[in-house]
Amino acid sequence: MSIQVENIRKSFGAFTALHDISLDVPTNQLVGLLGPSGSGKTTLLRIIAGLERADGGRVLFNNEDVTHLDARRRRVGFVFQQYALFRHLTVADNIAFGLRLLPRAERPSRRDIRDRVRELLSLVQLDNLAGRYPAQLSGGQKQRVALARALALKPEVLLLDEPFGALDAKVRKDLRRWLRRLHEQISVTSIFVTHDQEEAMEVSDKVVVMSQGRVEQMGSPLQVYEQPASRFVFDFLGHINSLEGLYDGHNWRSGDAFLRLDTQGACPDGALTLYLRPHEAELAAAPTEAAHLPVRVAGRSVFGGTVTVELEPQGWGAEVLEVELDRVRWDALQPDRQPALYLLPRRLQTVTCDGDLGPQVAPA
Ligand SMILES: Nc1ncnc2c1ncn2[C@@H]1O[C@H](COP(=O)(O)OP(=O)(O)OP(=O)(O)O)[C@@H](O)[C@H]1O
Repeated sequence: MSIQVENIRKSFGAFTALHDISLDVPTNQLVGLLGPSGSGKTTLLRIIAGLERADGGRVLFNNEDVTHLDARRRRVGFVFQQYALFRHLTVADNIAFGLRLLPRAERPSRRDIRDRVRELLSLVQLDNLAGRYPAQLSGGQKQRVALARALALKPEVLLLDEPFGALDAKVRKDLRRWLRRLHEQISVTSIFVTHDQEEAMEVSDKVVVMSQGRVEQMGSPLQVYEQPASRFVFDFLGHINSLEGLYDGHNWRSGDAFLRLDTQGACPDGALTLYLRPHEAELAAAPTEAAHLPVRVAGRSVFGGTVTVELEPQGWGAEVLEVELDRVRWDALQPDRQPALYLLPRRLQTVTCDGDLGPQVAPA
């Protein structure tokens, strides 16, 4: 089932929560709605579900207009952050609940319901817990029950609102991998809301980045990360170091530091900000002809094969910079024995004085 959202608008009193949102979700894709708190993700999801009315625009399922169709008749499965399981029902009865409520003509036989519940329990890997009550489950298990319950009526559209929001980091990580695999096993078109960049990037086929009720960019996780459409998208997807300086057409300078950059005429002379992602730099014992950025190590933390290093610029810049270095290369550099260290960016994103993104550049 494909989903099209066309020019959806929604206001709450004088406040516009959604400005003219359009997006296409192809059949069986898993799309992540990503954005900061208040950007309109939940409102959009609720409009797609039919739980909220839009002020304008249309929602189409398989090219059929469902804008005015009641939520129950849209046949969507819904999973919220809060599990909302029935406390007095066992896991199996929670999953069977929607099937048992169907009108007699549509309701499967008791045996078929039992088989369907068994099938769903196996899908969400909870075969052994059918007889437990929600209070006897962990948060991650409860959320898998909620998902099984949402899938019981074989929806073609699954909408998930921060489904792993209330869980701790490790469980979240396991569950999102599990959701990705599950999505490959079943035929369903899913939209899930998250404000967690890593989650959206890891799980989604496509990411929709939202800000202040608008879509900033829609694309594959790699596209939005590598080719951000706006400064907001660049800022929002992961940590950045911001280097402020002046550009003269050849060199970017800040105090004692410089970078030789060819912006191919795209950046005028004057103030030029450079964004540097933590993983797009090296540290060296000597500067190069194209990069002279003296730094001092102010802190470090080792996690697996990566060392995250805090660097204080020496004689330029004010802010502490954060870079992520390969641990083997870091050890080989023997940073504590070096009289001076230099940052060598591999790739930088230019931000022009009017705040737009310019070209990506490398010192050369
Ligand atoms: N029923 C309502 N009445 C008034 N304002 C509302 C209502 N629902 C949402 N809003 C406002 O609309 C904006 C978008 O809210 P929404 O819940 O869609 O954002 P969100 O991106 O899902 O945020 P979060 O990640 O915090 O859940 C917010 O400013 C919110 O305060």
